[in-house]
Amino acid sequence: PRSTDDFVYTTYHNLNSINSFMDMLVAENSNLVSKIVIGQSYENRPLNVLKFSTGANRPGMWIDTGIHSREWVTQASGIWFAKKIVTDYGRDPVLTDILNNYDIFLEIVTRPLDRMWRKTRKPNSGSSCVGVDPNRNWDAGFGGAGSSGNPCTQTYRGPSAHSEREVKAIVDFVKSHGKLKAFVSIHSYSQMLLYPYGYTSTPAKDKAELHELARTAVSALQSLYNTRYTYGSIITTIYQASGGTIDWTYNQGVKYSYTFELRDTGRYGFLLPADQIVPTAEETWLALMAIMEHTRNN
Ligand SMILES: O=C(O)[C@H](Cc1ccccc1)CC(O)(O)C[N+](=O)[O-]
Ligand SMILES: [Zn+2]
Repeated sequence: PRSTDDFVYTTYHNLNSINSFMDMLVAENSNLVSKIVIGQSYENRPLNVLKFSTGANRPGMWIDTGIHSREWVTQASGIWFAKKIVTDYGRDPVLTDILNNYDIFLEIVTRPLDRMWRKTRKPNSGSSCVGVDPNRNWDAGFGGAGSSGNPCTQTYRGPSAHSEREVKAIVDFVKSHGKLKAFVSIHSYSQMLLYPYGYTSTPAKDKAELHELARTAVSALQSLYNTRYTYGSIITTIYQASGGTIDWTYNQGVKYSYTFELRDTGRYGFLLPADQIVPTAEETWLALMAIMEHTRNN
């Protein structure tokens, strides 16, 4: 494709295609978008983050997709979100107001064509099994119930908190930025909107507000195609999970920390047909806008 206008949003793309999309988007919208590198993956690939900004020293909102490489609809949605932001800035009054006051950081984790792989690709010393679950490697209840110490399991937590370069890069970014007000990590599948905590049944101090905002976001999502989501804390809604991303960001003081589990509820699972990419991205965007608008207003 010559531009992001004729990029095909209705199909899944490989590493090179996603990277060229990002470069085209930046080139076409240099006044609004830049690409920053926050670190390297285990295979020394740059961890690219798209920064949408209209001014200096602004507070920020973070969105990541594709942390689990097999959750392809999330990276595909991230591409659509990026195009939506540049399309709506200056046209949609709510998004324009958000971007006139906040930066948006979007990490579309580009992965080699992993179809059913979940973990990182780093070999584990002393084991023939590869990879650490990046959603168990964070220093939040690290090592507790809801993660595994066995390198051959899908939820292997790693040898220590933040041992994975993909995780450490985000940890360092969150700490150095210091003014992130929202952090949304997008996974698939189950059709859920989750807030902290996963490692403990102790309610988050902001639970009432997080629950109310989740309700608003889910009803906005459902308004488009009537896709039904459940919502609540991680531990009460999906299962106990320790060392998860948003438990750490919430404990860092990023109040509006959420994880999405996108379509579907198991019929196709990770192998969601490509014709559901755009409808999934469109409905999810309505929920993201609700979260970003609330963040802007509080
Ligand atoms: O187990 C996971 O890391 C997520 C559920 C989750 C979501 C947020 C914090 C902790 C766990 C489920 C998924 O997105 O990985 C789908 N799956 O089980 O493969
Ligand atoms: Zn996941």
